[in-house]
Amino acid sequence: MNAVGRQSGRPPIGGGGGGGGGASAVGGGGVHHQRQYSDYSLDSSSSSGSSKWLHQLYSSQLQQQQQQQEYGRMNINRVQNHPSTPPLGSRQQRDSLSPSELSPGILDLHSFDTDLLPLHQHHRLHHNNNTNDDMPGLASLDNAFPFSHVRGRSFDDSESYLSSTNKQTNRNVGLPETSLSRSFSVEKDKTNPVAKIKVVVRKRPLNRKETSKKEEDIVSIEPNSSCLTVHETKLKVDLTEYEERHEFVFDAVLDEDVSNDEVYRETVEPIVPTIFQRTKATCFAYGQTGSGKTYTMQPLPLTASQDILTMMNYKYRNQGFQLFVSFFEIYGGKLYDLLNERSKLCMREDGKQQVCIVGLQEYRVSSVDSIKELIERGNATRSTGTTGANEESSRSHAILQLVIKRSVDGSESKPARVIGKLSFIDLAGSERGADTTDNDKQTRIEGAEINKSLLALKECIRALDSDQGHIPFRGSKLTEVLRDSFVGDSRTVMISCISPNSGSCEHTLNTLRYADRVKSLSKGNNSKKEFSTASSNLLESTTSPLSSMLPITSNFGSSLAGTGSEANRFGLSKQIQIEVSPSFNMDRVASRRESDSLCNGDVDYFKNHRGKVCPTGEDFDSSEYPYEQEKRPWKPVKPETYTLSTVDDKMKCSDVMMRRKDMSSGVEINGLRTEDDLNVLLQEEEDLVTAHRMQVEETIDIVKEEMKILAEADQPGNHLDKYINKLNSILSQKAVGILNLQARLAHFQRRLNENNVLVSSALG
Ligand SMILES: Nc1ncnc2c1ncn2[C@@H]1O[C@H](COP(=O)(O)OP(=O)(O)OP(=O)(O)O)[C@@H](O)[C@H]1O
Repeated sequence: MNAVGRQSGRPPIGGGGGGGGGASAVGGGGVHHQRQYSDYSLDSSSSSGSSKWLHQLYSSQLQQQQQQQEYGRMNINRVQNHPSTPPLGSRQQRDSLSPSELSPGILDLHSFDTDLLPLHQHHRLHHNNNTNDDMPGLASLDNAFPFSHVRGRSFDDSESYLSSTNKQTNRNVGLPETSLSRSFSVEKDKTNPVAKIKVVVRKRPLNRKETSKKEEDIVSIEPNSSCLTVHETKLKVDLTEYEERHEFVFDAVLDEDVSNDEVYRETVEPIVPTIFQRTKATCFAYGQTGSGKTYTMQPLPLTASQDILTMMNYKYRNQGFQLFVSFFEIYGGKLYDLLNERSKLCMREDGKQQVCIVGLQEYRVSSVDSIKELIERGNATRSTGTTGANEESSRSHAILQLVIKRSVDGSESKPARVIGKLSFIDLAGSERGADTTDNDKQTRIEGAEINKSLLALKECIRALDSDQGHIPFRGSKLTEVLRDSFVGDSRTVMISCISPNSGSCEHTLNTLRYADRVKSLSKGNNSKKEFSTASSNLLESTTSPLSSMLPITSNFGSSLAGTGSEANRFGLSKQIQIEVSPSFNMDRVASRRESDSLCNGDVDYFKNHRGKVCPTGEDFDSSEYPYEQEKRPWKPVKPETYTLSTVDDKMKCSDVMMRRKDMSSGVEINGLRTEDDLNVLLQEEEDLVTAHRMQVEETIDIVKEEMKILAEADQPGNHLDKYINKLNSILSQKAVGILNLQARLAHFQRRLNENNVLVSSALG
């Protein structure tokens, strides 16, 4: 059904020879190519993602120039509505990306924080226009930086400060106020810092294909609210259609009319200043393939680097800050440098468990143009392929990092130390296992790998947010690489991208539940959100004892608020099943499982569990496993520790685990719910890989032994018969061993496949 095509590799942009190691590793000489397809009329005019994006950028520049002319002598460089690119006239000299400007080649992801630099001193900016040679329009920005640093205050609360600033100085009156300039002028409000985890949902418009198939837009967003409703059409056995409404509340919900600039302002802009304060910030997009992750993520780093450069050039002028860019992808569990012709990278952990990406090239940049060039180069080199849902799907996780460094004494001569980092991750599209059946083998393997890493990422976020001692960073390469972005003083923004068409309903709900899961465990959540998001997911618990959660399908339903009835295309009545949310000042509503606990007399439930822990102490997630697990009580399986020394031990270990899984078959998918189980699964995989490796080593030993005997036999005067007999007996013994090895290998392979299916299923 789906045209699953893996387009041929396109030579990496950027010149130079070598490289390509990564390409061969992914099979078939690499799968990277340009994006070539869009369902949108605007995009379809351009032939590639890069050019598409360039088109967006240049039109943004054009608009920006026009706005500049409009504003005339305005003293603000950046126009709020078009922050993607600075006005051409204000650009600095293009960076020359000579190798001499490269970093040593090893990104020490953990080097900072070990020896913190002293806080920078505030340098007052000059008032005189002429002193700001690079950006002449920014003379008045000195007024916008009344404080030495912005520690502890978010952009969100800049409004109030600005008014007082204006009162004091009367400088900005009458000028358009960019949120950036406002933010520069604020001191962090300790009571309202930038949220540690922020979850934003972005809905894309229906595309041409969906419109031509007359698909309905099933996602409605209340204007100026952070509420979103998914209208799911369901069919009863008697062909009566009814509608289930799933309501969600997130930190922000952005509809199809929201521009990329607005997305930036809502998501990344608030965290940009924090990276000057030794914070590691991460922004990632999550969602179904084709839901707009790349579309959303691609413009963000450029706009962010523009803001970073502005801060470096003005607020932190002459303080020795430097900006570095690196861009790599994780494909099939391996790392490739997107700015160095996809050369393969190694991840190493040092004695202090600090992760280093060996060979990753970092470019020091000082102009937006050079950053743009690097980003374009990296994007063009990314691995993409075609899935049923997206002609040009990102099949890798792409990670672009903007690293702020500073030389110890502010001088350029000494090596700079990392101060903060902003990582942008365009995650590969999440897929349901069921959707991958139409894909080719390679695409399915990619899908399983992608899903595994997404699950691991979620587990880490959950563990971090619930302050668990152990964070399962080793769950995947993705989480290993991102480890330092999550520990210590970190900020995470997750942008969940959703497709609005009815055909994507299940995906959309899965994405929203993933997002809800990430957010709902956040301690910073207010009760309104906790309640709303939690209750939103309870709709499928149709046996919920709360009347407000029951589907209203009776005849008198239409007289009740929130119900309706209309004819469907079969001429049968369509009933609408609505989830009516109780008032927000109530505590969150218990799921069926939780309410069972209430019925059982666990009166302290609400007090103790607040949506975090189920009565048995498990970390229960009704949203992700809405069906089966409600029927079967699930018992957590404790991970076992093994001391594996020999091949046999490893075999036994795997066998034990297999038996255990076999015995518990049927509940295994549910068993993936906790971190423990993820660990068991991952541990098993690790053991399988190790056992496999040992088998190979053993086979090599056999061959070596045979060679030795042959060499011995080849000596003059030796009785060849003796050696031939010896060789034969060894060979026949070893042949049995090899057959055994092969059988076990096949068994391992099956287990690995099963594991992948389990992980895919767990993701929905
Ligand atoms: N908000 C939006 N407005 C207009 N077009 C959009 C929007 N979001 C996505 N699109 C278009 O939808 C198509 C798919 O988007 P995109 O490639 O970003 O999806 P994706 O989630 O990155 O997919 P995958 O995970 O498969 O890489 C593209 O043609 C893109 O231009």
